[in-house]
Amino acid sequence: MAVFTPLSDAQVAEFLERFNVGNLRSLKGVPHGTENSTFFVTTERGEWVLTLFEQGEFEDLPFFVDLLDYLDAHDLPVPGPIHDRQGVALQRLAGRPALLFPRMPGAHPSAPNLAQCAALGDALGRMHLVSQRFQGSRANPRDLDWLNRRHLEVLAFLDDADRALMQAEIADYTLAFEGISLPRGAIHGDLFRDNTLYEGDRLGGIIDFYNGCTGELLFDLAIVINDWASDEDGKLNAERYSAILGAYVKHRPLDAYERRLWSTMLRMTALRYWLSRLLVIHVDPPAHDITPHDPARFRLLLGRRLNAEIPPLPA
Ligand SMILES: Nc1ncnc2c1ncn2[C@@H]1O[C@H](COP(=O)(O)OP(=O)(O)O)[C@@H](O)[C@H]1O
Ligand SMILES: N[C@@H](CCOP(=O)(O)O)C(=O)O
Repeated sequence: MAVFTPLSDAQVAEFLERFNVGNLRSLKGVPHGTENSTFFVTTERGEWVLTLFEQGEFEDLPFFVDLLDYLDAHDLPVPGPIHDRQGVALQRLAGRPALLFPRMPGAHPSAPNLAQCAALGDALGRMHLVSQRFQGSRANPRDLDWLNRRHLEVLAFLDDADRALMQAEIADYTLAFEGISLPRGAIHGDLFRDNTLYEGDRLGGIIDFYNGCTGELLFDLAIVINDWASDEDGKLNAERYSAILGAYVKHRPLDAYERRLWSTMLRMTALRYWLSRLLVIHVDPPAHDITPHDPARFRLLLGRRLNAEIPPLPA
C-alpha cells in the first residue's frame, strides 16, 4: 500500500492545467512505494509520475529538484522534474508538497545480468564525473557521524557478539577515515536495484533520489556494489563486481586514497543499512503499515566483507 493520500481524477486534471503536459486520460495509484504517495498519470502527451511527499525533510525538496534538473541537463537517465508554465517545479496538492516527473521506462532488475551491471556502472561513473561540479549542498544524512551517534540506540537490541562487532567496526572506520579527504560530489545515496528501471539491457532510469546528498563518491559506489554484486549468500559475485567497476572507472578512475579505503567503505555502507534497518524495527517504526527491510541481510554482508578477500579494483 503506497497511496497514503488518495487523489480524485478531478483534482489531478485541475493540477495538470498548471503544466504543459496535456489533459488527464487516466490516473493510477502505485502500490509499491514506501514513503510517499505515487501515481501514474497518463495524458495524450505521455506518461507521468505524480509524487506527494508524505514525510521526510520537506526543506530538502529544492535540493532534490536542483540535483535532478542538473543531472537531467547532463543527459543522465533520471526523471527531470516537470516545471510549470511559470518555471516552477515544486508544487502543492492535497495539502502536500508535490512533484510531477516523466515516467521512466522499464522494470526493476532483481537479478541483473552483466550488461545491466555494466550499464549501471557506466551511468554512475558519468554521474559522479559531473556531480563533482554540482553547486548544491546537503550533508550526507547517513555518514560516519550518523553511525557514531545512532548506533548507540540499537546496541541494547543486539547479542554480545553483534554489539562488540558494531562498536569495533565504527571505531575502526573512525580511525581509518580520520584526516582523509576523498573525492566528493552529489550522490544518489541509496542506489539499490529497486531504484533503477531497465528495458532489456538498457538502463531506462535511476529514480528515488530522496537520499541524495553531497558526500563521498566512494560511499555511493560501495552501496551499489553491496546491493548489485552480492550473491544470495552475501559473497561478492566477481563477474558483476567487475562489470560495474570496469564500466565506472572508465569515466572516473579511483584515486589512491579511495583504493586504500575501498574495503573499509564496503563494510561501512553494509553497516549503514544494518543500522538503519535495526532503527526502523526497534527505534523509529514507520508511520505507515509497511513491512520493514531485513537487517540480517546487511549483517550477513558485513560479515562477508570482513572475512573474505575483496576482489581487486580495475586499474
Ligand atoms: N519517474 C518514474 N518513472 C517510473 N516509475 C517510477 C518513477 N518514480 C517512481 N516510480 C515507481 O513508483 C515506485 C515508488 O516510487 P518511489 O519514489 O520509490 O517511492 P517511495 O519513496 O515511497 O518508495 C517505484 O518503485 C517505481 O516503481
Ligand atoms: N533502501 C533502504 C531504505 C532507505 O534507507 P534509509 O536509511 O533512508 O531508511 C533499505 O533497503 O533499507
